[in-house]
Amino acid sequence: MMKEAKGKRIVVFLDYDGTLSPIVNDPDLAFMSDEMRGAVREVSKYFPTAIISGRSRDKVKEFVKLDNVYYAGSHGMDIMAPPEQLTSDGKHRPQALDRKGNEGSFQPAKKFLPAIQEIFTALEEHTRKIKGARIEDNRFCVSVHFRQVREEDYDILKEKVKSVLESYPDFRLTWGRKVMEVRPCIEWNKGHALEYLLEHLGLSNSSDVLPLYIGDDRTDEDAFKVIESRGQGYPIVVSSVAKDTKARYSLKDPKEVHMFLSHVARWKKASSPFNRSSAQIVGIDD
Ligand SMILES: O=P(O)(O)OC[C@H]1O[C@H](O[C@H]2O[C@H](CO)[C@@H](O)[C@H](O)[C@H]2O)[C@H](O)[C@@H](O)[C@@H]1O
Repeated sequence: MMKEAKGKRIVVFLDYDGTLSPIVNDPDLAFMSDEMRGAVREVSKYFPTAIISGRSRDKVKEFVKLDNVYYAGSHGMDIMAPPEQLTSDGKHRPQALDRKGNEGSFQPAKKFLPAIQEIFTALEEHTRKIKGARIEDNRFCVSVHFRQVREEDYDILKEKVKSVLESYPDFRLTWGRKVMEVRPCIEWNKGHALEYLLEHLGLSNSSDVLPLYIGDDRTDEDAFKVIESRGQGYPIVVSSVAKDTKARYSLKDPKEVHMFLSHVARWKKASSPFNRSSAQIVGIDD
């Protein structure tokens, strides 16, 4: 991988849950370790880095706590650039992310916000009596967690969710890891977000760009597909078991993700001319 990447421009895309943080029962407690944060910080010093999550953008930023990365929340339906970006030629990249050049975040599903809030309230009401069910407001989508729901209650929960959605034909249901995700029927997913960010970085048409995407869930497959169709880059699935995936590489768990990111950052640091000794630069120790 490192051989192929030499001289190319790597852009790093990272999913959050199950990738940067281990899966836990309570979604509010899915913290990222300080070591993992340090590895992401290191990587982001050398490569443009984006976190693309199903969570709300604010929530994932609250967990990651880094200022110099892009955040794409709600499966890429809410994208925000870091406050200031320096391009490789030392110029400042504008923060604007929408196509009209306005500052702020890019939100292709904005018109669905009132309906999504109604859906959130309705789901809370209808599932209140199901022990262990948990509704999470992810801003442009809503998660219905069933990790802690008894097996015999699962079908009841699913029916309740479907019955709420009958009144909202503009929304669809997808499944993740013990979670149902309600999202607007727009053609926008993590793959589109990846393409959008490459475009924002001015790298979408460069033949020497290698997007690296690490994710563990079904929604990450859309991003893997985009990398595969570009014919360059590294789609990496996080899984301890063999699974049907478009990813070409795999890491077992967040611990391996941490090791991999640290390694990539160290490799880049070592190969950067500013980090080589003057003896190495003039070539006397070759
Ligand atoms: O795209 P992601 O960042 O992977 O978001 C997908 C969902 O992740 C979270 O749920 C998952 O992690 C929880 C904490 O470990 C776990 O309890 C849950 O069972 C998993 O599905 C998040 O809470 C959801 O809102 C996201 O949709």
